[in-house]
Amino acid sequence: MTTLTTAPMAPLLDRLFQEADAATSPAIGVLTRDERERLMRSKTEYLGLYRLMKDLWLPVSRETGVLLYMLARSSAARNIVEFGTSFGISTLHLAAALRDNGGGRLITSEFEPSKVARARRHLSEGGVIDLVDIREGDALKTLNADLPDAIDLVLLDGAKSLYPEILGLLESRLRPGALIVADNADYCPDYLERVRKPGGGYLSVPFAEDVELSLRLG
Ligand SMILES: C[S@@+](CC[C@H](N)C(=O)[O-])C[C@H]1O[C@@H](n2cnc3c(N)ncnc32)[C@H](O)[C@@H]1O
Repeated sequence: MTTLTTAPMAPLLDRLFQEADAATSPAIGVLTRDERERLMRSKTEYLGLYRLMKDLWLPVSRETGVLLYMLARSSAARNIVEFGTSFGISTLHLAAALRDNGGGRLITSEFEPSKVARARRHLSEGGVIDLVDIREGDALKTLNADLPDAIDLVLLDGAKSLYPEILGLLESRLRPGALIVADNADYCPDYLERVRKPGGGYLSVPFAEDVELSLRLG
């Protein structure tokens, strides 16, 4: 029996993944594919891009969700930081793992107020809101203070171009052996260069289809 695979979490996640699949955003249709690709890589225009996508859920895949739960369980994580909450699908997986690890704290960050409100509702429905600190605002600011002394696991899933900067905010708090999961990191070559650099303090491999999995060395 796990929190992830039993009620209320399991039926809730089924419902939310279905809602995520059905969501549409006419606003994003105004962008050409090339323009969207360019904005995904921009370090300055991410606010406008994500505002256009505010009705899209953009969740991790079901497989990545389960992977997050497994990594958090197997590392006995108690302190987790997430960049990019959206409607809370990845947050629910991570919080379920914290519950099954005996408790802990998940700090997550989202700058779109309507998404924060929905995520809060979903976390309440899943019975894990007590484990989660949702920080509303730009993660460059909200993840710059009041962090745990030793972070066990990080999910990077906000604006891809900011992955190096967000890692920089968290790095001194990563415990040796901490795991960093970066979704769609291919959009950020400088992040991949940093975590893959020999002698750079990480072991890092591309994992599954769209994840870079890195281990903080001691
Ligand atoms: C790919 S979605 C996250 C999906 C979520 N992890 C899940 O699996 O359901 C990225 C989210 O990050 C938010 N975001 C992007 N850049 C951000 C920033 N600098 N600070 C806070 N939130 C940000 C966006 O508004 C968007 O909701």
